Amino acid sequence: YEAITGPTGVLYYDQAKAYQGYTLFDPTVASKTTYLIDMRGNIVHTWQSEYTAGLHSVLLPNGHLLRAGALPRKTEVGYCGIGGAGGILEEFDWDGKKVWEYKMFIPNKEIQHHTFCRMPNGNTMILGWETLTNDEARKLGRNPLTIPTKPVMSKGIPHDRFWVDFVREIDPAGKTVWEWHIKDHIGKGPKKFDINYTLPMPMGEMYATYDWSHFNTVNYIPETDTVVMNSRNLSEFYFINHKTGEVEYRWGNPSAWDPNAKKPGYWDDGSQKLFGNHCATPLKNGHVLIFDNGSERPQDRRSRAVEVDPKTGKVVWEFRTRHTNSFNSHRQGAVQRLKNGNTLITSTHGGHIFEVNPEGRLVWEFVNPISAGKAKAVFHNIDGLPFEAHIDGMANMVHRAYRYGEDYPAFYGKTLTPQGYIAGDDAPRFFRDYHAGAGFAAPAAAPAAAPAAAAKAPAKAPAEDDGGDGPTMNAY
Ligand SMILES: O=[N+]([O-])c1ccc(OS(=O)(=O)O)cc1
Repeated sequence: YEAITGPTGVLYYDQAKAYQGYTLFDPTVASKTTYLIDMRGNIVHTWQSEYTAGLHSVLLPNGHLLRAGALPRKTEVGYCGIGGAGGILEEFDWDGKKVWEYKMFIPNKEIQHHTFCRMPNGNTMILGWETLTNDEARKLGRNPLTIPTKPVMSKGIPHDRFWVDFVREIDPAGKTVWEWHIKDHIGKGPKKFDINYTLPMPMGEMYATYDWSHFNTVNYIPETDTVVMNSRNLSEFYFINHKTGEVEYRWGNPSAWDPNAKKPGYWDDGSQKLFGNHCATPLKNGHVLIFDNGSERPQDRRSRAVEVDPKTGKVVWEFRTRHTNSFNSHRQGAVQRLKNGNTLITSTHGGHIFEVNPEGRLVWEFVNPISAGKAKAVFHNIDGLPFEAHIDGMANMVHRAYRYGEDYPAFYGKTLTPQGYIAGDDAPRFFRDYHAGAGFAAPAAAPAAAPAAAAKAPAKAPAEDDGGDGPTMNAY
């Protein structure tokens, strides 16, 4: 369900099959609030930052929120207008007090973007872009004919140099303990990155300018001391040896590095498997789960979640919808494997977060009601972003959502009281009214009018008639 217009909130909930817990998400556009909601879409907790999302949050086992924020930008050279630029990590305790922060932004030099990961030893890996001047790029082998001669505008900011990826690991005191830079790994062959790679001409030579590599994920596998990275523009994910920095494995697009691999053409994917992918996530079974956007894919312009076994290079599971307009996020997007084997998918452009079981059946579905900072019970086509702002993007975009099970340690000792619907308690409860047969009683009379801004309403238990796990859950 990714209609331009329609209801928001929880649209479907199969209580018997969904993975019970709480869903954390940051509306991407013009919102400084992080939401934790229950399975029915009630707010159970929020955090406030002074920054909009840069681009997502995680809930740590101790109940703290670790969130990337977007620092204010100026429209001058030195700032970074590439989609995903953030600049600051903030850690808040459960009560919203800031307990830690790390800024990564120096104009003309470096900026945090997209994501980060907290490691088991308490260190934090942060994805960054650093600048590479035209001269430096030329020395590294970039074809001078593909270096812009005039500043390139992005989000109103002129860019006169490349922003290329790096990862920094910091300790809790903010000291750098490890770095990896793509500019140190440029060259030919399976262990290097081709600084002249772009999608070939049939796809319009996408990504030819200053945003060359465009990574969007960093994850860490402690068992093997491996860093997992994901490049949207090269359409691959990587295993990087944490000790040596070497590329140990890559999957998704052989034509990005192998001269003998078949390039995609007008109607043919060639040897390329992923197109514009995000969120490569290592699983406990050794596989990797990826959000394959399908952007620029010649054969089939649609998104899918795909699980790959790196040992064989084979796709062992995937989810796609029958109709492309039910699930298609041109950019961004996320996947999470849940403990019961289900998969939570964030299809960014529709603000669409949904859970499917291993058979590909929908068990929970939610559309973010926050559109450009305002809560809406129903989304109208005028609520979309203007076309130039972001291809296909809607103003209720969510970059990445996470579900945390009821037994997640962050909830120990917390009282998670439903505080009403994001769009107000007078908003229709679609999941109950439309699916009365799926374990829910028949719709009750319309609930009494509630304050418009439910998020600010005093904690109260909205009327529920579904005989579920009760309006208030006291975690242990
Ligand atoms: O416009 N944005 O918000 C945006 C665009 C692209 C983007 O990069 S991507 O890798 O997530 O597609 C992130 C954010």
